Amino acid sequence: MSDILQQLDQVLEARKADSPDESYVASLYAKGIEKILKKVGEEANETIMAAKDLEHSINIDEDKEHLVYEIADLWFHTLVLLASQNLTSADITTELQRRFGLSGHAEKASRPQE
Ligand SMILES: N=c1c2ncn([C@@H]3O[C@H](COP(=O)(O)OP(=O)(O)OP(=O)(O)O)[C@@H](O)[C@H]3O)c2ncn1[C@@H]1O[C@H](COP(=O)(O)O)[C@@H](O)[C@H]1O
Repeated sequence: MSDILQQLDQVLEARKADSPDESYVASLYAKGIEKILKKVGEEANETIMAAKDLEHSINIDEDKEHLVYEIADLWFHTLVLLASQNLTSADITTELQRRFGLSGHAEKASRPQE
């Protein structure tokens, strides 16, 4: 498991007791779930735009770096979302571990019908 994800989980939990004036994460918690969801949506959109830029890129290294940057923002804000719901990156890695080696088609067939 990635150390940095676990370290971030710990910082994000600790920020629940911190001041919004001193911490960006605490300011997101203070603004509430709607603000956190808005940030996740924005970062997802920015990821899509960066990926499209890379598709038509004339500067591949720079645009790859930009995509990595945007996905880091997206991962970070999804970690904040998880922490706000008292979940952690470990809940996600456990789920990915459960799916590991299972074909996507088989996994989808095993999902409860919506
Ligand atoms: N990894 C990150 C991280 N990635 C992105 N960001 C912030 O996410 C924001 C995204 O930028 P935007 O321009 O979309 O957002 P914004 O304009 O600041 O906010 P709004 O206008 O939407 O309110 C920026 O403020 C970034 O600094 C992060 N902020 C914090 N962390 C980690 O979280 C830890 C705790 O942060 P604090 O709570 O601020 O101490 C830090 O030590 C880092 O390890």
